[in-house]
Amino acid sequence: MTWGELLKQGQERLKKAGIQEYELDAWYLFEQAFSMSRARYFLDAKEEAAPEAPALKAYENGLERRSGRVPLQHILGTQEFMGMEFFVNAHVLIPRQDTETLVETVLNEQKNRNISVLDMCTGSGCIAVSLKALGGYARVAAADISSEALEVAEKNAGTYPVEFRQSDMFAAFEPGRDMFDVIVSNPPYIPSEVIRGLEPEVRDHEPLGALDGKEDGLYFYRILAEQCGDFLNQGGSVYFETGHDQGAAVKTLLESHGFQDTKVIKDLAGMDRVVRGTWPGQIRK
Ligand SMILES: C[S@@+](CC[C@H](N)C(=O)[O-])C[C@H]1O[C@@H](n2cnc3c(N)ncnc32)[C@H](O)[C@@H]1O
Repeated sequence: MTWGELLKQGQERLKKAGIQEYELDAWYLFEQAFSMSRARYFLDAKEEAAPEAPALKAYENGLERRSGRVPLQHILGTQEFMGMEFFVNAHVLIPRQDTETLVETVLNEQKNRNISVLDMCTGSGCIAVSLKALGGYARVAAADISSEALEVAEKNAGTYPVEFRQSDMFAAFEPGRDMFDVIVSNPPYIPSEVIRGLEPEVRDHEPLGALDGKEDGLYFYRILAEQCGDFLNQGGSVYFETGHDQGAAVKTLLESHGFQDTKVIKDLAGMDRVVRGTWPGQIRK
């Protein structure tokens, strides 16, 4: 069998299992198992394949798991986000391209590097680490309720100095002592009812605690809108990722808690994706 046939065989197997992106997914498994660059593949596709036994086993294992709807990223162990590679496992949400809109919005609006930023609900740390790496902000902190997620986030931070803290929302933060110029968050926002209808890769393999926004999906935005003001310096800003139809509701929530300059920002597909607001520092409602 040639290298080309070996790849094709994997693609056919994933196609049969109903994997939509079967060609690409099989390629990534093939590339990782055989350490095969695209350039080498194009040269060697018609050559007789002579894989090492462990590499062949890894390829077959990967195909087996992907056929069982294990997310590709859990098999490969990584996901690219903002041009960087992030470790992922079953304890963290796989970073989504949608979330790049949140990071890009903060980078575009917050040009002063001398600020402090908190990423609440950090998961893999993808938002906090990319803001530190690309924004160069003086202080970046990040919190999550899950100690397993924080382990992944710390690994992802590598040598970037991000302060991680385990906290149920702001429970481990003290108003007046833990103050920030910017608070960002991509909280769980899927209404509980909707979760059971999601693709098996998400429903069965991503952490429920990273998805479940309770009854109407807005549970965590209510906490954020109510409490962020206690941890923001005067004139500070919040940036939240939202579901595609939650922009107006989250904007209203922020306004009802005294935030100003609120705005819904759409993603490249024209969907609600980010809501921003500014904390005036006035007396809380
Ligand atoms: C939608 S994921 C976002 C992960 C990451 N920030 C991203 O954008 O890919 C939400 C995260 O919120 C965390 N979380 C859930 N409930 C929480 C709570 N009560 N306090 C803090 N973090 C919480 C989950 O553990 C999960 O990591």
